[in-house]
Amino acid sequence: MLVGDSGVGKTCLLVRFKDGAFLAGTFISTVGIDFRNKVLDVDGMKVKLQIWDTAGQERFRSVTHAYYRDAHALLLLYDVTNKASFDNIQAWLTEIHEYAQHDVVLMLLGNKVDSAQERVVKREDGEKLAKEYGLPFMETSAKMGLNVDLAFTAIAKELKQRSMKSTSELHFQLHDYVKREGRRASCCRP
Ligand SMILES: Nc1nc2c(ncn2[C@@H]2O[C@H](COP(=O)(O)OP(=O)(O)OP(=O)(O)O)[C@@H](O)[C@H]2O)c(=O)[nH]1
Repeated sequence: MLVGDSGVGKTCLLVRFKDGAFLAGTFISTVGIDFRNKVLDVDGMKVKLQIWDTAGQERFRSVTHAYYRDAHALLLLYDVTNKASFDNIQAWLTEIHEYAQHDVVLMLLGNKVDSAQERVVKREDGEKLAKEYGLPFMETSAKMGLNVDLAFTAIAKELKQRSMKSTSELHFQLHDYVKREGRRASCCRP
């Protein structure tokens, strides 16, 4: 499930992952909730991801709350060009702790890193916040496709392995994977 403030790029991230395209132009805010499926090949096994795209707008919050409980993984997004969306991450985490399963897979993503001129949230700030909460972290660009497949693949790998092994061992592996693979992507760093 994709969560985060309105306009951070949740729908665009999903469309980029699903169709390899970027929705340029007018911003059409999600109403309520929507979903798309994508089948991934993870180490020789087919993993079907059902990805729920939520509305970031406050007025739909009660709709989204109902879906947290059934989510196996959450991608929590902020927009690196929007400080408020970053400041709201703590409120999102409070909500997640209240409504989601205690062992939900959670990853923090700073989106829109292609907009280097407009950036107001430094990469280090995202890293620091993620570290504080023990979350894997990546910067992404739905526009350029940076780290999009990687984020979803990391989640799929984690979920696949969780279904087969113990949770504690895998939590470490997800961090490790994201750190290692995320370092390779450097195209949009200022
Ligand atoms: N430059 C840039 N713009 C982006 C990126 N991702 C999304 N956008 C733009 O940000 C705006 C919002 O994108 P959406 O994906 O609709 O945002 P959302 O988080 O789904 O918003 P809600 O549905 O209201 O919760 C659109 O105008 C997109 O074109 C990105 O990676 N880079």
